[in-house]
Amino acid sequence: MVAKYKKDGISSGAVDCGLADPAVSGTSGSDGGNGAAAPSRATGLASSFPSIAPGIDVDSVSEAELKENGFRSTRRTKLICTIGPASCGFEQLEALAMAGMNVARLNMCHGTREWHRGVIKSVRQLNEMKGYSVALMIDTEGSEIHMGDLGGVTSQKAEDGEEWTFSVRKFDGALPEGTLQVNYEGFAEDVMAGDELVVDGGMVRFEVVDKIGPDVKCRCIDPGLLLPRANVTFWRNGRLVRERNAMLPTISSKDWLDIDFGISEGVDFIAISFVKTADVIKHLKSYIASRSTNRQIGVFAKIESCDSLKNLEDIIRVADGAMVARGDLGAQIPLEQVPSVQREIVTLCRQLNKPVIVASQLLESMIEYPTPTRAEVADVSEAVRQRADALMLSGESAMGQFPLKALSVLRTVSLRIERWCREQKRHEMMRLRELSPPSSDRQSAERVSEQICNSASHMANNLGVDAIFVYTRDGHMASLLSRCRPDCPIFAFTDTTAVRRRLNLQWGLIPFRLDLSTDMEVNILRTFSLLKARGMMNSGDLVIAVSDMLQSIQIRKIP
Ligand SMILES: Nc1ncnc2c1ncn2[C@@H]1O[C@H](COP(=O)(O)OP(=O)(O)O)[C@@H](O)[C@H]1O
Ligand SMILES: C=C(OP(=O)(O)O)C(=O)O
Ligand SMILES: [K+]
Ligand SMILES: [Mg+2]
Repeated sequence: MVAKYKKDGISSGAVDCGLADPAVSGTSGSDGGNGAAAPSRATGLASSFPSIAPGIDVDSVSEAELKENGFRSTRRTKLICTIGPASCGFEQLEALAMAGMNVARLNMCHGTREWHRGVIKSVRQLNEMKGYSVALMIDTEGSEIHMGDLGGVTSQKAEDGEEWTFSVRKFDGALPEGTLQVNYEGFAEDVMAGDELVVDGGMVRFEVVDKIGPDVKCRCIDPGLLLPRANVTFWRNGRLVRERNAMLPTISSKDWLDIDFGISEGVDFIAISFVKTADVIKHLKSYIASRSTNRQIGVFAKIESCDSLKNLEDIIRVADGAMVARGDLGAQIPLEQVPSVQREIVTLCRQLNKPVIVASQLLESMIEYPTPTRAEVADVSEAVRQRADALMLSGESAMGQFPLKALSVLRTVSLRIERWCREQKRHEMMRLRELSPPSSDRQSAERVSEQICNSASHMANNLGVDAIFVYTRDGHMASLLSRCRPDCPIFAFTDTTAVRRRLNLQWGLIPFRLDLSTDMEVNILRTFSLLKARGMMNSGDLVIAVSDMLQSIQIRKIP
């Protein structure tokens, strides 16, 4: 395994924390059962995962982290990797899971459904065999304007002053020299000479010189790398032109087919591109509910357009989470506004108790280079300091040269900044508004749970306890605790693997699957003895335990 990290340019010494030798860790393996099955070793994977005491499902990475470094060392910020040609092999996925990937994202803009199905199968297999709970997210294409496939090449350079043709014509095979395809039929009608075309949020810029039938002649005014299916916006007199765009549906017919695919494949999250209003999220949620009765799929609203900013609070209230999709967002609002908008979205999501992902260009230079820029590290640090739930890699892990190394940078920077914030008490103390409406019944389970979690977190910080344990069937109580961002990690015990995977995207939660008893005392004693037996906690550790089955707060010392 170490050799694998070396291949990607990471010596094991560079990992300051948490990545232990898998040979010392175990897993109970079974995904969905009661954890009694031994992991299968039928494939050609590292044969280094002995089955330890059954009864509890935990992944080998969390287990190793806890064994080596104790509670304080666990990473609170979750990490998402977009999977693409650079990361879709089984061994590559395994290495990413080992290196801390919490969620695998599939961007439906790219690749065939067959390809996506293969990745989903591999991630499932890894979870089953190794006890991971890597969640799966699909991300819709959306119907904004984008370029075509570049006729099979992976990228093309546009140089300053070069002439390029944007065409809505369909070409079979290779494109004529200097030609780019656009997916939007009305493109040539809509643009005007003098307009500015912004590719991929500013990676490359062109000026429209002339229109000849379906072809739009442009001159490159800001050189850069063109990638397949890159997003295109056009600007006139310094303003985004979006009259036609605004008429396009948020969820296109292709998106609906992709959503059906996601539902039938049983993915955990669906992220919707270019959300404009809350209605589209409501509609999708009821569609999902009618199609998949036995399981929940979290719907994430991608905030990446002017419209989504106008309706931000309404959208976030109805969604299950949000993504600050800075790539397209930065193409729709002035770049200098992106940092403050990011912060506002992160804060709002926390207030409304919705997980939030910060995405795009976090480590963009690592697509090509093995080390990040200092500015990128500062950007990652800021997102961690804002205490976003998750950070996402896009091209870095999908098609870059150093997917594993990029993930390792996210991990080490997160760990370091989290520790620094705790030591220096540098985190923002946010006054959390009450989630339940003031009119609601004082004794409603909702309100009581919220108060229990607020108080438990407060106590945990004041007493300096080692961990909070939460026993939760649907995961809600765990997310209420996560919302408080306590200093110690939160161990979330739930009885279904699907809930466990879903919780894996939320800040500070270490999700376990365990058969829950209705008797809280039985659960507590069982988890204490199982975790102690596996060396994940020690006698004398101080824990606060809460549950949504019995509304109480207990302070317990591990016997
Ligand atoms: N499934 C895939 N197949 C091929 N290439 C992919 C895939 N997913 C992502 N990529 C590549 O990674 C790049 C970055 O991914 P992402 O940010 O998700 O997409 P986009 O750039 O289209 O917004 C893409 O432009 C594409 O080149
Ligand atoms: C994450 C984003 O969306 P996509 O990669 O699908 O364009 C973004 O625009 O930042
Ligand atoms: K997308
Ligand atoms: Mg986008």
